[in-house]
Amino acid sequence: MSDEIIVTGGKPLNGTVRIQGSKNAALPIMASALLSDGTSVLRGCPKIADVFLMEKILKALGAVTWWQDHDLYLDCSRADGTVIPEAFSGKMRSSVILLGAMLGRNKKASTGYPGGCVIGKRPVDLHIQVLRSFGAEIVENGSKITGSCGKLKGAEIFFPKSSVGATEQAVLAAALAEGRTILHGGAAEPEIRWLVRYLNGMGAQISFPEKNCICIDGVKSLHPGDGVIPPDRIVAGTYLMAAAATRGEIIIENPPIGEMDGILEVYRKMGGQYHIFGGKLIVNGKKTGLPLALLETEVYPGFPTDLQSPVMAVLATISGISRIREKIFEDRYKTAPWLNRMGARIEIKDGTAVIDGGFPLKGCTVEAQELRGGAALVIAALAADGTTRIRGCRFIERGYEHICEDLTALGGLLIKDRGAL
Ligand SMILES: CC(=O)N[C@H]1[C@@H](OP(=O)(O)OP(=O)(O)OC[C@H]2O[C@@H](n3ccc(=O)[nH]c3=O)[C@H](O)[C@@H]2O)O[C@H](CO)[C@@H](O)[C@@H]1O
Ligand SMILES: C=C(OP(=O)(O)O)C(=O)O
Repeated sequence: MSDEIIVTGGKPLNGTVRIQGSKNAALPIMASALLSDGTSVLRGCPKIADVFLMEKILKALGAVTWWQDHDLYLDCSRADGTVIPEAFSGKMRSSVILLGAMLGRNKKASTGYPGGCVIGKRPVDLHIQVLRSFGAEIVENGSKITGSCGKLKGAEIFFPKSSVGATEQAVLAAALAEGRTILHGGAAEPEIRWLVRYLNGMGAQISFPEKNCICIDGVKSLHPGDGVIPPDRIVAGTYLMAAAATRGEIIIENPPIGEMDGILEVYRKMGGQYHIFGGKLIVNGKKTGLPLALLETEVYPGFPTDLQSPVMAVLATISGISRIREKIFEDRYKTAPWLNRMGARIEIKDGTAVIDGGFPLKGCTVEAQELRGGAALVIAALAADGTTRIRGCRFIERGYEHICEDLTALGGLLIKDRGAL
C-alpha cells in the first residue's frame, strides 16, 4: 500500500490556519484518566495516530472510550487491567508513563519497552528510578518492565537530568501516593503544567512552590477530569517554519503564544517578522533570509528539539552557513540526507549540522523516517520547485491531524496518496 504525501511546491504560503490540540499534552492527560473510577473528558483532543494508540491501550486495560467530535470520553471505571500489550507499547514513547498511573491504581503493571520516534537511545532508567523511589518493585526482564507495589509512598526526587516523560511519570504516581512528594529539577515543558492543571481539576493537590520544584500532596482518591487540550506549540512552530521557508504570509488563529518565545526568537533571528493581534499570530516570512551562526536545541523555554528538523529545512533555503547542534537526542539528524537529495548541502560533523544554504531545492522522492523529520520534508517540499513524493506519511500522522488539508488551505498543494487499498 502506498503511504505518501505528494507536494507541489514553489509558492509562498498565504492564508489563515487553526492549530490542532497538542499531542504531547493529550497523551499524559489520557494516562491521568486511569486515576479515577469514572468518565474523564478531554476537550479539543487531536485525532492523531498516537492518541488513537493510547486509546487502544486504555481499552486493552478495560476502559470504555468514545468521541463526540473532538471531545474524547474515557470511562475508566473498569480499567483494572495490569498488562499493556507489547504490540502497543512498542509503537509509542508515552506508553511507559502509564506505569505510574497503573501502579497507583492497581498495584501491578507490566509493559514492553516503549517505542516512539527513533532519534537517539531514549533509555527508561529515570522512569524506573522514579517508580522505585515511590517504593515500587520494578523488574526488567529482557523485553518487559514489570512493577508491583503496596501503597505508593511519596518521595523526594532529584532528577539528574531534565526528562519530560519521567517528570510526568512521577506526577502521575505521586497524585494518589501516601504523603508528600517533592520533585527537584523535573522538566519545565508546558505539557507538565497542562497535566498538573488537569489533575488538580480532578482533586489532586499539586503546586509549584519555586522554580524547578513541584510539590504533590497525595490524596486518597480523584474524581474524573474534564478539561481542554491546548493548541500544539510544535504544530504552530511547524507552520511558522513552513511560512518562513516559502517566504509566505500566514495568520495562526489560536497560537499558544505564551509557549512560543524560544521558537519566535529563532524565527526572528532568521529575518522573519510577526506581530500579535487579537490573540492571533500574524506571520510575515517574506524577509526570512539570515543564516544562524549556531542554533542549539534546549529544554524549555529554549528552542525545542522537536522543531530542529523543521528549522533545518528553512535554513537550507537561506544563503550562507548555518549550524545546528542537537543537544537532546543525539541521532535526530536523519532528515539531512533526504534534504540533500532535494538539493540542500548539509553535513553532520561532530554532532553538529553544518548547512550551506541557499542552493535551489528540487522535488524528488524522499522518505520520512520519523515524525518531525517528516514535517521538515513537507516544509522543504513546499519551498522546492516541482513535485516531491514523501514516503512514510504514517510517521507524520502520528502527530499532525490534517497537515495536508491545513497547508493546502494555505496555498500549498498536498495530496495524500494511499494507493489502491
Ligand atoms: C510524548 C512526548 O511528550 N514526547 C516528548 C518528550 O519525550 P520524552 O519524554 O521521551 O523525552 P525526555 O524529556 O524524557 O528526554 C530528554 C533526554 O533525557 C534522556 N532520558 C530520558 C528518560 C530516561 O529515563 N533516561 C534518559 O536518559 C533522553 O534520552 C533524552 O536525551 O520530550 C522530548 C524532549 O522535549 C520531546 O522531544 C518529545 O516530543
Ligand atoms: C519525539 C516526539 O514524539 P515521541 O516522544 O512520542 O516519540 C515528537 O513529538 O517529536
